[in-house]
Amino acid sequence: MTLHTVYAFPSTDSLSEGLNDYVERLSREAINSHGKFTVAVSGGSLPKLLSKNLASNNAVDFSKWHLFFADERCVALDHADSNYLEVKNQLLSKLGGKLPDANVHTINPSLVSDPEKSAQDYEQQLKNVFGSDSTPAFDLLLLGMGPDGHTCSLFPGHPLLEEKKKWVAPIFDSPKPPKERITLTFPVVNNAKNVAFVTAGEGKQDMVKQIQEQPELNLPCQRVQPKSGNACWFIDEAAGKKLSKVQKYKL
Ligand SMILES: O=C1O[C@H](COP(=O)(O)O)[C@@H](O)[C@H](O)[C@H]1O
Repeated sequence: MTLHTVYAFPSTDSLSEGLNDYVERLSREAINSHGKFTVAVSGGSLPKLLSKNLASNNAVDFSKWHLFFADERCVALDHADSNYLEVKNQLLSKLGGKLPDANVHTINPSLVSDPEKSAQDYEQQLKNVFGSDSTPAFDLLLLGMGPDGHTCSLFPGHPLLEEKKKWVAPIFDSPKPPKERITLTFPVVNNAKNVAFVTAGEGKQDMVKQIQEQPELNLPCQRVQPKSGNACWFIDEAAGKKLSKVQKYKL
């Protein structure tokens, strides 16, 4: 297992500032090289940390973004559990329409009662943007980390960790509610050009330490090993308190 670089920040505000700089740079590089920026984001605590500085960053050309969800709960888009709703409330609603609705790739709301079909439909949405010939290579995945070491909706010990063919898979028995979800799978996650985990707070410090210092656990976050991309962590001081080795992010 290759160890991920960990950038630790003294506060959640400075974490958001560093993350803003990182996303701005990757967005600019991707748009310069191939005209668009493909990014998938997690739900949970991440959208708030992301939006703090990014929402008002006029140097980012959101009109060229294609925004996907790293995982989604099978609920209506206006349901309190929806990852989309959190991203909408924290980020999209603050962009004044700069990111076109057509480029925000939500799950199909008419399929939420059928996770299997919902996952197939979402995989087709990926094909529409990336083409169907080869595994999508996202410019950036912004991922959260659950206190059990899960990421996306890929949970420790779950058979979905071994999925090799599907790009998007349904899950019917998520240990964290709601049970029914869809998620990007490891073939897609590990084909990304860049992956950044974003996590903060004391509640995450034990798991952050285990992930960095006990590779033998083979937890979902540790299995994120992009084949030819980079993986790093943006954490605050509280989440990194038990780590012996962190790096300073240079703005
Ligand atoms: O259920 C989920 O949890 C994870 C972690 O969330 P957090 O609130 O502990 O940051 C999140 O990354 C994922 O997208 C979400 O569906």
